[in-house]
Amino acid sequence: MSDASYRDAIFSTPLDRVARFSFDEQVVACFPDMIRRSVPGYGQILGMLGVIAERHLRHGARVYDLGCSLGAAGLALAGRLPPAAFDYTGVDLSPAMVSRARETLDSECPEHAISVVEGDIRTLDYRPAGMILLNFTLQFLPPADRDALMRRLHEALEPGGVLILSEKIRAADEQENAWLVERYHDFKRANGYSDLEISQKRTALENVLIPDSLEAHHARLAEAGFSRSLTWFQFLNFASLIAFKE
Ligand SMILES: C[S@@+](CC[C@H](N)C(=O)[O-])C[C@H]1O[C@@H](n2cnc3c(N)ncnc32)[C@H](O)[C@@H]1O
Ligand SMILES: O=C(O)C(=O)C[C@]1(C(=O)O)C=C[C@@H](O)C=C1
Repeated sequence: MSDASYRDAIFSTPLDRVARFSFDEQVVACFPDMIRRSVPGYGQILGMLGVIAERHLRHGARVYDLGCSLGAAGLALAGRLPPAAFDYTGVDLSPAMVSRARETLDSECPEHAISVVEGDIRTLDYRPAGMILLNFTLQFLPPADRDALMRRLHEALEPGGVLILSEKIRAADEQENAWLVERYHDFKRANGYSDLEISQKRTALENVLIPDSLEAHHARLAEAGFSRSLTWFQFLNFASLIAFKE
């Protein structure tokens, strides 16, 4: 991964006008650094995917990674599971992400069955899958599109299949939410981001990344048909849920 070491400095100088955040070439070039310094628990969540797959994934089943970015989840799974254990399909809307993901996965795990598709996860023609990953992707869809997607994913899962949903969350209680957001900004400062970077990124993400509450996520999963869901990880205002299809 030749460019993976670029440090995220996108919002480090004052911008006349902060544009809406998008997954363009500039973001792709520093994405591994950006996500590692911006998402509390990102590495821990990735590290558990293989462990969860070992318990829940039928041998040889398909894994969809929706909004796969650079394919970090595919790499994590391939690092733990043998090639015959799963068939990975990453999907992303950003052409820059897709081409870098293909390069990385082809060179890092040539033995595994891996493909990366450029497409919109809202309209993709899903094939049956044993595991579906949505790591920090649902939050970027317009809220009105989220229920229908979740119903389609429930339909695509095989009986016994699982969905992993990792998201930035909003606490239902205003005071609790304010505390979590303030400590999240402290977390970013501790990871080397300046106040200017934190505030310009916040502006860029406004109305682009729209977080739901944990309660709303669990209610949506139930409504989509999942018999059970639980929050298995939380670190400040970031969480990961698992939902089970009977
Ligand atoms: C925060 S990143 C996901 C990080 C990634 N899952 C990981 O673990 O490294 C969100 C990704 O979702 C993609 N995305 C957003 N909306 C999408 C859509 N409708 N269809 C497919 N991909 C989408 C973006 O291009 C971006 O790469
Ligand atoms: O920087 C933030 O405020 C974030 O919410 C982090 C976050 C995310 O959660 O998806 C936002 C954009 C980038 O894709 C990477 C991480």
